[in-house]
Amino acid sequence: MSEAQQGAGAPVEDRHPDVPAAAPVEAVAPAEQLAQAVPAAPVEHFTQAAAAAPAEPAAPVVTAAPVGYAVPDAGAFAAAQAEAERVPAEEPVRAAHEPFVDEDRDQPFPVATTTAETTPPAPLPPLPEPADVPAQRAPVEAQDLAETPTEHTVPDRPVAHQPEPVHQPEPVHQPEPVHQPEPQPEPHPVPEPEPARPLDRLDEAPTGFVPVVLALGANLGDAQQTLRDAVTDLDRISGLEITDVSPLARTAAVGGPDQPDYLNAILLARTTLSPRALLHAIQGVENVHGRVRAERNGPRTLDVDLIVFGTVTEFTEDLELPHPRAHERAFVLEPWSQIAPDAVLPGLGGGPVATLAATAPDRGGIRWLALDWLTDAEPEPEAAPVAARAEEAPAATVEPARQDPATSAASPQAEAPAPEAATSSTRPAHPGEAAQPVPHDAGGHAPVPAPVNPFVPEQPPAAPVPPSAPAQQEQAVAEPGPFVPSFHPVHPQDGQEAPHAQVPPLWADVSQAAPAAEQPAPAPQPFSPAEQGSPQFHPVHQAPAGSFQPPQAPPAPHAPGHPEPRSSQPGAPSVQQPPVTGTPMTFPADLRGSSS
Ligand SMILES: Nc1ncnc2c1ncn2[C@@H]1O[C@H](COP(=O)(O)OP(=O)(O)OP(=O)(O)O)[C@@H](O)[C@H]1O
Ligand SMILES: Nc1nc2c(c(=O)[nH]1)N=C(CO)CN2
Repeated sequence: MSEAQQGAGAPVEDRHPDVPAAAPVEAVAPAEQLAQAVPAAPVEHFTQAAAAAPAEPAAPVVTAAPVGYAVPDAGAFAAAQAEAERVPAEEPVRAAHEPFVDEDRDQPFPVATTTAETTPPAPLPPLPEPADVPAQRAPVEAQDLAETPTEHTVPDRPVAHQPEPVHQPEPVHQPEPVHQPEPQPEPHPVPEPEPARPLDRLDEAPTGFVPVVLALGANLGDAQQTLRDAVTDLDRISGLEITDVSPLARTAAVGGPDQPDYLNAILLARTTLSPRALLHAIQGVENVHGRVRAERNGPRTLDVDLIVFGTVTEFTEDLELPHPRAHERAFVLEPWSQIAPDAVLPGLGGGPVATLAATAPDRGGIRWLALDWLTDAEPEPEAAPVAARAEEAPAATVEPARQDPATSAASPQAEAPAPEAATSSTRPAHPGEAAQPVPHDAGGHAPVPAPVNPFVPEQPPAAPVPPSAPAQQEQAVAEPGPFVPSFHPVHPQDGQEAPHAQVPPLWADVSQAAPAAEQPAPAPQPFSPAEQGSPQFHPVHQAPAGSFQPPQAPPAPHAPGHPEPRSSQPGAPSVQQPPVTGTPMTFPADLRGSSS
């Protein structure tokens, strides 16, 4: 016990008889603490502090002028004031007091007599050092205080209880008047800032444009519209320019909980951002579209993954390049190979994208691709849907797209409900527009007739696609002509004329498509949302006029789960297709020069 604490047991004669011995003792703080907590101040200051205390004053104390706040009415206050004035200002009240080191025990001192506080006062919060208090502020505040009743000197009246200000130091010993600051609220715990992460290679911005591949996915809300908007938003990122957009794939969800099918697409782009800056930028776009990171592989309004950044291979806590699961995801590889048939995924597990797509476990879950999904016109209610049929499901290398077993065989439209179709059969095509009944195709989207494809303005008629007998479909799938894209419609509606080979419909089954590597490298056409108002993808899958050769021979049997043979078809140039080797990753060469 410190000396001050020992001294707290003041002589009884120094106390008012009503004051229990323990109360003031407990209320007394060590002198050193008081000296620090309560800077030197004249009594007037402390009476102000006492008046601000929440305790109820005891009736006898009300006569003390300093507690005019507590006087119930004007008459009582006047009486109290008169009483106070009767007492010589210099005459101190006698009270218990913990002597300071430089005081005598019986030394008189002025006190503020205010309340009948019986509960121990709350401990004073730590205060700034007196040196921190601007000295020039004291007179101003003292003047303020002088305008209050607290300027009255303390009367010599019996004190029922010793309030906290009793223990304030005497001004004579600490003549510098410093106002006591208001008690500070309990400080809230401030979360520790994350330690600065050391910069690494992924923070380095390239000196020039670097080609990148982004993967988009969505299976909540109006997924197609979200993906459209995301393309626009991504292209608006300073330092990122989209150069190509893949067709849109409808894919069975891979991993995670039971959830709706996804719509997936791939963007080719180029950037001057560092890999990590790009990651943060695309995460910003995810957030704008309401992305909630609730669970791994869970459903989401929008997912944007950075698949490759040039040929960078790097593994860090927050960013891995290439994307660690890209090599096994057909929902990434297949759309990617559509627009970059010769692309090669670098790194461990990498290889030619088309080959990886052909063997990816979820390949069978890719069911539809839409060509002009960024620009397709408003669906026409009377438009005939481009149907998929249950029997056209892939030759099931692995798991097919999730189907409703009750309806899949009976109705193409019901085969694989689109995310939005699961909840509503009407949807506004654009935010703010009134919802219209929309006849969905199997992909959940109203079809757009082939001629609306804006990328095929003038094409000579092409050889018709074989009828839709299953055997012929199989043949067509296995043996596409040299320029038929892998998502070429091989399943025209019964009774409908097949679309031109060069004009794929909006949706087409790719589940049995041949590897896309047979396609010629696309003539790159820069994506330019600025001039189009809305982004478009490029018709990189359009065959040159007249180049389509219908299949003439049945396909060679091949083992399920393995890539179909490139071609056994006489005359098909695909037989000359070079073996799959680790050719460098290629990207469109005519990347835009102007920044978006
Ligand atoms: N190449 C990458 N692209 C995107 N995110 C990455 C990449 N590498 C690491 N990450 C990290 O992964 C974290 C989780 O990403 P996200 O929420 O998109 O995962 P997910 O979509 O559920 O699963 P998956 O990554 O398999 O697609 C991100 O916060 C990010 O830091
Ligand atoms: N079909 C499909 N499945 C997924 C996808 C996705 O985009 N498409 N994204 C996931 C997490 O990123 C998990 N599973």
